[in-house]
Amino acid sequence: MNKSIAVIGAGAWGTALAILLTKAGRPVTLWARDAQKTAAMRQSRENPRLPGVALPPGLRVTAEMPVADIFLLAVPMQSLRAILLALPPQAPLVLCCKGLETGTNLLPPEIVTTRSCAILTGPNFAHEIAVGLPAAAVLATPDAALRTKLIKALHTPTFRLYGSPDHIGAALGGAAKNVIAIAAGVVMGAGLGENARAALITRGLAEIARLAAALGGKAETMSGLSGLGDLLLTCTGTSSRNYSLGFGLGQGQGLQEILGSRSAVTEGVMTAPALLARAATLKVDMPITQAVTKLLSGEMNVRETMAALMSRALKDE
Ligand SMILES: NC(=O)C1=CN([C@@H]2O[C@H](COP(=O)(O)OP(=O)(O)OC[C@H]3O[C@@H](n4cnc5c(N)ncnc54)[C@H](O)[C@@H]3O)[C@@H](O)[C@H]2O)C=CC1
Ligand SMILES: O=C(CO)COP(=O)(O)O
Repeated sequence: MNKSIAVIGAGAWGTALAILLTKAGRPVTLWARDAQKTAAMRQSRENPRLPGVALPPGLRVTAEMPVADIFLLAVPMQSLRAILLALPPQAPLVLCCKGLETGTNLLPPEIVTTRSCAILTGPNFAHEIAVGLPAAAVLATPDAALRTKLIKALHTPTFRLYGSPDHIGAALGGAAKNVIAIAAGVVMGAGLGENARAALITRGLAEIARLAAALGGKAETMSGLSGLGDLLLTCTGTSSRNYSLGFGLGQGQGLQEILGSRSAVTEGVMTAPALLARAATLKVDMPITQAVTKLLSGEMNVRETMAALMSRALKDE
């Protein structure tokens, strides 16, 4: 039987998932917290976050918390804990945000401790998913029965889902790639060249893999869609918000100037210091994450950051 799906959070990602699943014939409700914006979306059948993409006729948009068999949570990372309190109990949750929580330094599945959940993550730009371009992602949870059920409910002819028991490794890949993408943007914005970016992506993956191992994640997750896949997309796709923020910094713009010019969430900004702090508790060295954190806090400028990365002690790969 077709499971009913509630998508919580009507930003770019939640709306793209809601459109995708509705077009695939699933009964979907998209929940937004703002009643005025909800009314505007209902009338225009469009979300300004995804300009030019029509909401399909079957998609219900509401500001009242829906009842559904499955809940997809597509709110920004820092809102995840608060939204959990507003959800009806029992229905399984699919966590779609990418980041670490400020203060606790926890990954999304580490925050949801009292009910069934899985993480959905991979190389997926919302605007491409919304228009039905082909893509793949990972649905990760150690609960094999839940994994099978969710993959069945959420895969579509254009959205291929792979299962994984490694929810921590998958969540870490999705969170950490935002930080490395900022660094890749800086490199390209500062005109440091394609060689430097390729080195950064590769060494970025190495430091993410070190932390994944320390957290009990699996090495193969790092070479999969949620690891290398999303890292590649976000470090090379110019429509990435994290990459473009880094690009602006590389070109000499200030952080506040860039953040002030956009309303969409750029997760790497909050995630970089949290990731660095989490790595420190496990004594894992993350030099690129450290460099991005110092750049964002204003402790170092672009030139000093690059000099610090290039002058580290020489070692075997
Ligand atoms: N945009 C993309 O291509 C993708 C984004 N993601 C992840 O999905 C998450 C959301 O990203 P986007 O939708 O792109 O961001 P967005 O900035 O486009 O939208 C975020 C939405 O969440 C709403 N929101 C914020 N706090 C809320 C709260 N407490 N309760 C309810 N709603 C709240 C905002 O009003 C806004 O509509 C992020 O963690 C992001 O990394 C994941 C895959 C792709
Ligand atoms: O997670 C994403 C692609 O997989 C979106 O990346 P940005 O948030 O950097 O745009």
